[in-house]
Amino acid sequence: MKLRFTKMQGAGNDFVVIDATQTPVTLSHSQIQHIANRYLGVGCDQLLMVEATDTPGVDFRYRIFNADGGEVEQCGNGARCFVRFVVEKGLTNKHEIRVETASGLITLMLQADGQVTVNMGAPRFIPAQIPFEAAAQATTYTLPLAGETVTISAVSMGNPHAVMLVDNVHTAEVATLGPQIESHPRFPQRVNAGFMQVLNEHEINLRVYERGSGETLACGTGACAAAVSGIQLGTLQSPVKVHTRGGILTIQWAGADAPVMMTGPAEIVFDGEIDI
Ligand SMILES: N[C@H](CCC[C@H](N)C(=O)O)C(=O)O
Repeated sequence: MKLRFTKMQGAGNDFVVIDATQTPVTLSHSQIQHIANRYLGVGCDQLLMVEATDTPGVDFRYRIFNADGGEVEQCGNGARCFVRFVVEKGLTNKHEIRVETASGLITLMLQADGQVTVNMGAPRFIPAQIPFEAAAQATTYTLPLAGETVTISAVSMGNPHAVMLVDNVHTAEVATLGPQIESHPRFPQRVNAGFMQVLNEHEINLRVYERGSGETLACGTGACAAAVSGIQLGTLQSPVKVHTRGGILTIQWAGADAPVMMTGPAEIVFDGEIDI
């Protein structure tokens, strides 16, 4: 079957976007893995499926699949690319869009300067809502790994995140600790592992070993998770500028049940077609 797609990236987190608004598209785990494969397929961190919806007041539905083929609840950089996609492809003339995701409704706004702001909803810290197995809710938890015990914060942005403070992201053991945290048994649905270096109360460096995709150049929900964790710990204040390997994201959060607002870039790279 020939599948048309649009390759996109947001702060270096890259996506294959499928327009399934006219005709539903169903892809198997292995088909998604093939498309995401950087040697045998197109190559991407996640595949985004854009679908129509008849939910009143909602413009689209958008589904997210990691490179390992698993469907997940939320993707921040993907949400920004989704907006750029539906506007550039003429699927809407709105610049403020309501969209259904597996973790609920989010609102996205295409700014005049081309950046996109996403209302990511409120963070969730209750362990059962992450989900994370813990005796009680806390701002930090100790997590025994193979060779050492690390201290993490745990938060959901619709998808699960563990955030660890490091002195220097460039020397952080992302490749060894990332997979151990990702598949730690206390995270029953696995977890995205963030490594955060605080530069000052309004700036961090961040690397994320993503659930189902490995380290990416940027992780939007990871940037939200790191910023809100730092604000909860009292080391950060909103707004937080998040320096990732692929670009800069700005996170705003007023605390408590306030929504997390994320602003950043979203670009179309090329259109293509793949035989799957
Ligand atoms: N790997 C994530 C999904 C993609 C999130 C990331 N690409 C973002 O921009 O938020 C997960 O399994 O929850």
